[in-house]
Amino acid sequence: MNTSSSSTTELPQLAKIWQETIDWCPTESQQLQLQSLYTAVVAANQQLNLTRITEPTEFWEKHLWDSIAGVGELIKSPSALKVIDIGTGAGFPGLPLAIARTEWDLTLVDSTAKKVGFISSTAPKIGLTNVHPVVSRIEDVGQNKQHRHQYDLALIRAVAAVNVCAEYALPLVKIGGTAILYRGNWTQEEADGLELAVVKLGGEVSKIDRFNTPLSNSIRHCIYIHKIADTHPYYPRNVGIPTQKPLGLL
Ligand SMILES: C[S@@+](CC[C@H](N)C(=O)[O-])C[C@H]1O[C@@H](n2cnc3c(N)ncnc32)[C@H](O)[C@@H]1O
Repeated sequence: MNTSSSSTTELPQLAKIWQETIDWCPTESQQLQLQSLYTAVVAANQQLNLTRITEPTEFWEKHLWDSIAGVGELIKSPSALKVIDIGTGAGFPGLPLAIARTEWDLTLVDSTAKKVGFISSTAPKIGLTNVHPVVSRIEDVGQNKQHRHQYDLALIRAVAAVNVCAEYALPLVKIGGTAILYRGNWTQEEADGLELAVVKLGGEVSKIDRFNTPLSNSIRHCIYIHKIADTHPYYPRNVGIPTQKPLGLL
């Protein structure tokens, strides 16, 4: 008899690390939802090739902890924030945040239909009613009135160069809102290019948080961009142009 298909790999709980590093810790029911998310990703991964990170401790750190740590103090905000996750892939950072903050309303966008299909089927199975999956290129979403200038928070992790991420994210954020770019290493060249790009997009870099992940000690930078003016209708440019001619290099 093959028992491996029915056995479930348990995620570590690591309550003390959650608490000490981000001053937040999942409740018992949130922990069960995080476990269900992990089980669903690992099961679907065999067909869909969603992520190379499947070992439980690495998944905990690089997908769960990282997703939640990226929003910093906001994780403790009970406000009903309207959030968009750009290039969400299998749902990161969007799904862990939807579990952590049920008051938030999250739109998760990716251009790959099979990944968004995974999110659409998984979110209700783990009890989430605050997730809206969308299959689209983000350049099109950014020019759509239903989404443009509508969000308190735009999140983008591991999608493109930093100035491209700014062009994807800022048109979606309302004045007074914030775009958060999740990055690993951070260079002066990126900082210079980003400064030139955000001026054109109606934003200003308000904070750069540098921290290390708690288990593997990997470097993270989260770039917070405050939206101070409406983005000119010219941005985002047509599909493919932001990556071909990144802002700041023009
Ligand atoms: C490396 S994955 C990162 C996924 C997820 N954010 C994470 O950190 O695990 C990049 C994702 O961005 C999506 N993507 C890239 N460019 C995009 C665009 N212009 N519009 C929508 N999705 C895009 C890809 O389809 C892919 O799923």
